[in-house]
Amino acid sequence: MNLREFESAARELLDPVHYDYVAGGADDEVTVRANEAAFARIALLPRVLRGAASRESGVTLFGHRASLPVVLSPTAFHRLFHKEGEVATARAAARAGVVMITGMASTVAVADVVEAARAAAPGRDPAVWFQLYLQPAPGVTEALVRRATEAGCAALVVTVDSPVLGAHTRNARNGFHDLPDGLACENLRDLLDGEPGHVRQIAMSPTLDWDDLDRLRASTSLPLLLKGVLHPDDARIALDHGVDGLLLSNHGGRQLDTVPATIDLLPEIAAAVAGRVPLLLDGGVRRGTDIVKALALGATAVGIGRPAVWGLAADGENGVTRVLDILRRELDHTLALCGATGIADLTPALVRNATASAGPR
Ligand SMILES: Cc1cc2nc3c(=O)[nH]c(=O)nc-3n(C[C@H](O)[C@H](O)[C@H](O)COP(=O)(O)O)c2cc1C
Ligand SMILES: CCCCC(=O)C(=O)O
Repeated sequence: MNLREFESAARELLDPVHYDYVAGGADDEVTVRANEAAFARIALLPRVLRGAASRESGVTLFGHRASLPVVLSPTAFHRLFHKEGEVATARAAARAGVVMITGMASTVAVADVVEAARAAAPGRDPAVWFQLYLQPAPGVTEALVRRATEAGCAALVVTVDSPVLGAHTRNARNGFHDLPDGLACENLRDLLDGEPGHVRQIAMSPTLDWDDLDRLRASTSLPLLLKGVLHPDDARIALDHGVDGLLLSNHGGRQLDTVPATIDLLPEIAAAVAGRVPLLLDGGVRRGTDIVKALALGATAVGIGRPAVWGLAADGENGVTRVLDILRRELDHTLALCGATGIADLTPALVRNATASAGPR
């Protein structure tokens, strides 16, 4: 019936340790809860008698026409949740006409993820973006970017909220630190030097700075998005460094705990971005009403993290498809109830009780 029910379905099927890995977050999980709670606190104020017979919910992202203003945010280790892993997720996203951001920490190599998307939607040119963590050795980042580019990824998403990994209480208690035998981060296999078959560790590094980003910017012509910028000053700095988009994210409450809900930060960030680049948001999006609130407050599109994983765990490709179908139906229904002809009609005038005043769209 709705996205929340997929969590219960997935929980029945998953190893409790893996369920906790997905559901959990950092420290007291204050931000995990805040993301969803903040959406619930924002009210929608609909218009009436607007005569909207059909509603347009497609969005163009870096020249690619997506059928929905929803992307799959990057989540690690899909083969932990379903045997087909990222291949199943990629098929579902491609068939739905939705952008998948595939992770550096995928358990299927990026070339195989893109290939699965293309094979599932022939002639549709599905968009797969590649998420990465800048590596302290520039050569490693370069090699990864080359791999993603050659695979056919259409954009790069650099996650910048992880100078160190967040402290996940549940993982520590459960002793979950490594992938089980047989699963690995395939994008890191045979990358640069080392024994054949060697899988390099993903490094989180607190030494990275804007110079590292500049080096990446100069090395690629792919659209570059930053994921995890929370301060409006950093949003402005990011634009000065030539990024092509921002994904406003607190990593689903999995990095620094007690940071604000992303939807509460959106008006300030939208004001800082001032429509110069696409602004995406993730964290706590579970309903069509959440999508409408985010777009009304200045987001170009939203991302979902956990819901796609719950769909994958519940029923593989079909589960992810169902999750996206439900969001599509709920978004259309919400637009109708709001008196909107499409997402272009969504403005701050549609919401009440949002924190700051919204910036221009
Ligand atoms: C199981 C799991 C793994 C994740 N792995 C990554 C990752 O490898 N890289 C990354 O940038 N974000 C990662 N994230 C964060 C998501 O991209 C996204 O920001 C977050 O899940 C959005 O919140 P939501 O789960 O409430 O939709 C992960 C999230 C989860 C739940
Ligand atoms: C190197 C794996 C990172 C996974 C991650 O980002 C998360 O679980 O939130």
